[in-house]
Amino acid sequence: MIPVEEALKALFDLVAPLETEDVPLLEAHGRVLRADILANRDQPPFAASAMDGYAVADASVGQTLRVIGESSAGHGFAGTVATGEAVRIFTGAPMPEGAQRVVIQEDVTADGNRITVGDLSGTTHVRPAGADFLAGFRVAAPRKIRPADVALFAAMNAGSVRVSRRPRVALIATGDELVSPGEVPGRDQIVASNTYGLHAMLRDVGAEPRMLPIARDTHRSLDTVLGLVDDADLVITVGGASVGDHDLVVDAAGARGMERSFYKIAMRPGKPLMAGCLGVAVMIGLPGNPVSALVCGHVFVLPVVRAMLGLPAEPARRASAVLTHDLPENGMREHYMRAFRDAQGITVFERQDSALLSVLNEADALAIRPANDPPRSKGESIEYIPL
Ligand SMILES: Nc1nc2c(c(=O)[nH]1)N[C@H]1C(S)=C(S)[C@@H](COP(=O)(O)OP(=O)(O)OC[C@H]3O[C@@H](n4cnc5c(N)ncnc54)[C@H](O)[C@@H]3O)O[C@H]1N2
Ligand code: MOO
Repeated sequence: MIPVEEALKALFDLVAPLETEDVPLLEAHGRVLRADILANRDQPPFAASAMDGYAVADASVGQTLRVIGESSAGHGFAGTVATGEAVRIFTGAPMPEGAQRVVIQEDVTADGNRITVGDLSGTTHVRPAGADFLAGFRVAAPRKIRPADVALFAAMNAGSVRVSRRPRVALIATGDELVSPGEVPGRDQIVASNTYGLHAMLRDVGAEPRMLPIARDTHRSLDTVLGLVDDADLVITVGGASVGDHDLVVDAAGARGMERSFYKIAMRPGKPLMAGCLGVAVMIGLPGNPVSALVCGHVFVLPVVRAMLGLPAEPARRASAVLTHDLPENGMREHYMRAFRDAQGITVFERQDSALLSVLNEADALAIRPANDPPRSKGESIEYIPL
């Protein structure tokens, strides 16, 4: 059994960032940016009014000014404003030549083409040219593209962006006991859940998961399904990884030429994790227990997919919170415990059997106990992975 950290490092050693492709900006959300975006113009490209009102050169309270024209968004005023004059102006419109500030319309009394200034306190209500960004401003890759990025890239006038190709992931559930959701299970059967949860996780992180047929617990069936992985970048099997007579995945993958990197890790849940290379694909054999598979999804699969997408090869993000109760000492495996957070801190669920998906469903965090961690008291801070 190797430590979790070592296992993750061994997995990262198998991964290289995938090729890139150009996508239209409207397809960019959720993808990983792989080429820097560079602004070729200032934003705003001209000094602009931040409010609706009157652009003036200078003015004093009580002064009456003559309105000589209008500047609206998209239609600037061609002339120059001089002392004693004003230009009607609207939010986003270019400041006319000669104008120093905007008097908002609430602060003037208008009478035909004359205005009298009532108040001049507060700011000038002018957005200088380039206040948001200047030509040459750069957004550096790699970066997971969020809605705010899409808006910024649009403002920078990027019609398309270079992103990572989506990693193709083949998902294989294994076991005679499994049927697909919606089917009628036989007397000794259950419904496959793990690959469905993993499918959703993979979609979320920006991969392209593909569900292969359920492999039965025979060499032949496993071999047939492993033969369907096609051009996958990542092959994930679930179950059949442990020591039972029907746990055949390690052998079946070995017979297909899998070069093993490691098998079995000091982690709870997740002990029988296996990893290696199957042709050009990375292969991860996840344990069958539903919570083990999904916890390993967070701790190993997602970081691996992020590295394939060109993001930094690093473990799942951690935070820390204060325990709301005591915890006994931990054993020799690093323990990822389902927990929830509230204003009081973090509370670890009583029931941690790795078959209990309903408890995972209630959890919003995986509290982490290092191997051989001593007892912890209420009020102590511990690390967790947010779910
Ligand atoms: N004698 C030992 N027995 C076990 C050990 C051990 O060290 N010595 N390890 C235990 C641990 S820890 C785990 S984790 C499990 C993992 O076993 P497998 O990876 O071989 O998984 P299976 O035996 O195939 O299944 C375990 C459990 O999960 C259910 N399962 C499997 N696939 C799915 C799926 N896609 N969706 C929902 N449920 C699934 C399966 O029906 C079993 O109930 O081994 C322990 N045993
Ligand atoms: O490691 Mo198993 O994954 O404890 O349930």
